[in-house]
Parts: sequence; structure tokens; C-alpha cells
Amino acid sequence: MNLGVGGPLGRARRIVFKVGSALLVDAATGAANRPWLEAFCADAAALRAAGKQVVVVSSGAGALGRRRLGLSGRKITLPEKQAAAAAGQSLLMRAWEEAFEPHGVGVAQILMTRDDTETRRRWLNARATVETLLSLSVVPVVNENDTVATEEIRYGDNDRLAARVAQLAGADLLVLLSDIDGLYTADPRRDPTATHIARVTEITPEIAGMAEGANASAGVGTGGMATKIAAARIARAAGCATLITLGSRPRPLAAIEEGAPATLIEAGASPAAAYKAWIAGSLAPQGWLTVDAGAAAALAKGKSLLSAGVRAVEGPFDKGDAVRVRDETGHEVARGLVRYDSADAHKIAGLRSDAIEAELGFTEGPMIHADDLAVGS
Ligand SMILES: Nc1ncnc2c1ncn2[C@@H]1O[C@H](COP(=O)(O)OP(=O)(O)O)[C@@H](O)[C@H]1O
Ligand SMILES: N[C@@H](CCC(=O)OP(=O)(O)O)C(=O)O
Repeated sequence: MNLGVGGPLGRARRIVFKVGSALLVDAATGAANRPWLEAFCADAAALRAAGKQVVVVSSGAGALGRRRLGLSGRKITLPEKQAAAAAGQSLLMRAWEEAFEPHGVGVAQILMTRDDTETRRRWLNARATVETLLSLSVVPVVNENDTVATEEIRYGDNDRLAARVAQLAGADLLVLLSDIDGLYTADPRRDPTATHIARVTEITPEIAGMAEGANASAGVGTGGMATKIAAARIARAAGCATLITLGSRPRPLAAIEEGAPATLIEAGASPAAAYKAWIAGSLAPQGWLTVDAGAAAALAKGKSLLSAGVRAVEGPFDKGDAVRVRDETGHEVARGLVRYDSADAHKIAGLRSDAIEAELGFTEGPMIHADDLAVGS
């Protein structure tokens, strides 16, 4: 089997897989669905062997925890739900550990709430953690931190969480493994004439309406496909394509490569370009760095901004904030996410990189890393 060579997975470099509770938890017993996990992990290990990086966003804590705490079969309160998530999360991680173990693949747990992707400092921290885990060849397994999340800071569904993780990780493909093989012109459970859509180049109101229409007409709450299209919209804007397909096939990922039906929602731009556009356009800059001519020329060539080239610092700003960079004539040359707060930036302005640690007692590297710089206006 040529997993990870020619199909949609083969063309991607870094892939986020979202696995829903229905796949992970055996409906009959309420326990983890081990045969499914084993099949998924065998395929994911083959993808990794083909050079792909894999991140998993896994639901199932609530369902597994209910069984462990004897709360199955009745309506439960919010504190009971949060307790179930606490009890189930360790079972969930154990199931992932055990399924990846025969392939010599390690896993690491990341629990997130919405403010981890909306507060810039936390976002940068979470990103560094994911990056480090991937560089250590470990599979990050992400879930919402349901035990502590309140309504205001919840993503609420793992489709959107997975899209944010894809954005954070700079992934180029988000795969939503569902109970259906993709988007149809209407909900096929209600409308047998609905037809499958294999490719979406743009999320038009018509496309969004297909996912929402069935629920709107039935007058019930938000439906499964609508959150998947919302997730695809987030991913698309971050330069990441989304593939929605059936997760319950015997070899769930090999099937994708072999051309099983799926809906592919194309990315808007590359992840790096989308990230730079976000830095340049969506973040309110908090201050200024004035740089010398040598540094301005280095930035134009795509290099990082080193402290040595910084002449003046105007704050206040925090570590991780967006700042504007201007040359000595006052012309704005770039925007970027600064690695030091304004007090520290002031202390190291003009210093060579190897002198930073002696001055501050630590170093975060360049003033602004090239990856976090949007050059030109
Ligand atoms: N236009 C549509 N195309 C496909 N599925 C749709 C559409 N509109 C609503 N749905 C419903 O969305 C469901 C998938 O969402 P959901 O059950 O939440 O999946 P998951 O458990 O993978 O998160 C399908 O089974 C289908 O009934
Ligand atoms: N974070 C929750 C799952 C949330 C969720 O979106 O579930 P699902 O619709 O099954 O993907 C849990 O682990 O129980």
C-alpha cells in the first residue's frame, strides 16, 4: 500500500486529523473502540514513515468518562459532564498510547480552551509546544479542556478546535473523519435526492447553506455539517485545505489515498502566506522598532530582525505582540511578532545576539524571527 505518496494525504506535509466520539467510542459498550484505533494508528504510522507529520484532535473524553463514573444512560449535570471529561481524558490518552505503541510512536496530550488560540501569548506558547513535539517525532493528541472550560471560553465542538489547531500548527491539510463521506447538496438523511460534492474551491453562501439548510428547515439546533463548514472556513483562511470523509472504513486513511469519496475544500493561500497576512492585517500593532539600514536590508531579504540592528524601541508592548518596524527615515518596512517585551527590547537594542543572555539572564533568539515577519506594505 502506497500510503502517503500520491493522494490528498500524500500531497500534504503536515496533517491534522479530527476524530469524533462516534468513531472512538464503541456505542455498544461505551469503551474505547480499539480495533478502529489500531487501524487508524497503523495508517498514521505509515504516513509518518512516508515523511508526513501527524497531529490528532480527539474527542471521546466525555463518553469514556461517563462509563467510568457510572453516569451512562441518563441526563447529567454540567459538573457531572466536567467530571466525566476528567475521568475519560486519561482513558482516552491511554487508548491512544496503546494503539500507537506497537508502531514505536509516542503521543503527548494537549488540552486547550478557546483563549489559548485567541490570546496571542498563549497562542505562541501553544504553537511552540506543538512545533517541539513534532520535531521530537511525537504525535500531539489534542482535545478541549472540558474539565475547566466555561461556556464563554469553550470552542464547543472539536471541528472548530481542529481548525484552530491546524492554523496554529501551520498544517496544510485538515481531515475531518465523520459518519458521512462528505458534503452533499442537502442532508442525505432527509433528502434522498441529495448529491455528493467532491471539491469546493470557495465557501460561497450556497455551499454554507447546504450544510445548514436541513437543520434550519427542521427548526432544530446546529448540525454536524455546519460546524464542519465553519471549521473549513477557518482552515481555508489559514492556508489549509479541509477534507471531510467517512472515518469508519476498515483502513480509514488508506481509503482516502485510494480515492474513496470525500469532499475537499481547497485552501485560500499557503499556510505561511496566510500567517503573514494575519500578522500584517489582523493584529493591532502595539509599538515601534526603529532599525538601521543593514537590518532593513536584511529584512527585505527575508532574514530575522536581530537585536544588533535595532536603534530605538517605542512601547509599551508585551512579548508576542505585533509591532511595526521602521527604518531611520521613518518609513515602515515590516510588521512582526516581537520575542521580548518593550523593557527587555530596550535593554538589548544594539546588542549582538550572543550578548543577550548576559544582559537579560535568558534569550529568546532574534528580536523578531523571520517566520513571524510580514515585510513590505
Ligand atoms: N449537506 C449535508 N451534507 C452532508 N451531511 C449533512 C449535510 N447537512 C447535514 N448533514 C448531517 O451531518 C452529519 C455529520 O455530522 P456529525 O454527525 O456531527 O458528524 P461527527 O460525529 O463526525 O462530528 C451527517 O451524518 C448528516 O446527517
Ligand atoms: N471534547 C469533547 C468532544 C467534543 C466534540 O466535538 O465531540 P464530537 O462531535 O464527537 O467530535 C470530548 O472529548 O468529550
